[in-house]
Amino acid sequence: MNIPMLLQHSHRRFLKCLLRTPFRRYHFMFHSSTHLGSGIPCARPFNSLGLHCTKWMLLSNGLKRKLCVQTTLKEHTEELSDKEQRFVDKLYTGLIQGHRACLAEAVTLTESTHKRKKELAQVLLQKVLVYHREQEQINKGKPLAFRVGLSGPPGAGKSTFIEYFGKMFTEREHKLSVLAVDPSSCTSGGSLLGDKTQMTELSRDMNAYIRPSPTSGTLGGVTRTTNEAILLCEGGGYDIILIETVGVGQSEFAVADMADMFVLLLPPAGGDELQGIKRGITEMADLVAITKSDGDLIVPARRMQAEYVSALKLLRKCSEVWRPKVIRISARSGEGITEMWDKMRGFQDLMLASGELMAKRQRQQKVWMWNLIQESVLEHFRTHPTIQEQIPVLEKKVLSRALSPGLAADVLLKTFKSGG
Ligand SMILES: Nc1nc2c(ncn2[C@@H]2O[C@H](COP(=O)(O)OP(=O)(O)OP(=O)(O)O)[C@@H](O)[C@H]2O)c(=O)[nH]1
Repeated sequence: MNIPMLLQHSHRRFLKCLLRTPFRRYHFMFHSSTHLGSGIPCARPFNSLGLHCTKWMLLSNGLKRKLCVQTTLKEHTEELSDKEQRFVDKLYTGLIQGHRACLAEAVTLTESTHKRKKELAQVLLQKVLVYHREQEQINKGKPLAFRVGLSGPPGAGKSTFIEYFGKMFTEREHKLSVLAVDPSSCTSGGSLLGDKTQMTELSRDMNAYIRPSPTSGTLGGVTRTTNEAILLCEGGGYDIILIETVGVGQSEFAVADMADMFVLLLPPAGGDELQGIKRGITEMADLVAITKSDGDLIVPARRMQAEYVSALKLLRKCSEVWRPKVIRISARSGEGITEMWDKMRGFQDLMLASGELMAKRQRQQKVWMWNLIQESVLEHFRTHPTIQEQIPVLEKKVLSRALSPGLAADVLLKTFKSGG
């Protein structure tokens, strides 16, 4: 049966027929109404995006959804030119072969604000995602990397700890990646996380990849690129990903949503230094490490450990298999750091065996998608020409109490929905 004839069939019959044909590699493009279940499908040969429908995809129950996902990328991305295809292939091959320069170039591509480059980045990510899935299957479902979120107030000793911890890993033949999410870069263009070049030894280590936060953009934007950088690093064979942030804003919540485990580093001093640490961030911690537990600081570190052990007991249980722990470490003497890693591995094993880790990752994927939608819809709304004109007028009316905020919002949304 040829393709035009197949087009006359309902989706299910169309797909069944297609499976019987020897030519199995098609790219499917549905009219947008197909998403609602009424469109007429048409098929094209496998295209340059490297996306194809395989047999199991066609047979699975989630058939329509999967096809639509493939379709969406196609609909939003023009055919790649030969040059673009070669570029994406080169990055992909270099990346999965573990070349750091290709990884760096790939991460830069995902950070680009250029429309076409953003599309190329999505094509590359899609390829990496397929690779990921295959590798995880080979790995019997075990994730390729352990994602650890790390936060703490400025001066807690994060960089010193990462340098020590990182060296310990690379000496054990692990590949470690450090990604930073700096909330200050989103507002002031400054940096709260300090200069990553202070991790002098680690930044020279060929088995470590350190990526500072992008220097501008919204937190949502930084979150997106960091999530994408995680995927790319994992594709590049990095088996431990540390995602670092400063615990003074919203960024630690964003980081907790990207990580398998969230670790909070606290210096052994209460009062002012910990003012910025919110209760919320402590609640998210799977492990609290009191830093600088050496010399004169051992006593306050012990006191602080006891305080946090009591405090964590009062918090609600987030996992069926893991209770948050409080430990003391010193990146100067090395005390407690191997034990810390043992605890982290213990966490990973328990969470994996119970299925909680994969469930958490699935939830995170969903959160990630919805955050992107939210951000993009809001951006679309704000940049709409009529809305842009109306916003200052309505804001003025709300401020002078001539209009209630609710009514002003309704007016704007109505204008937006009507297309302005
Ligand atoms: N005694 C002692 N001091 C430490 C230890 N770790 C870090 N420090 C000191 O604490 C200070 C802050 O350390 P950093 O590693 O820069 O802290 P940070 O959290 O990365 O700080 P930001 O980059 O500002 O976020 C430095 O003066 C370090 O020398 C430790 O284990 N013991």
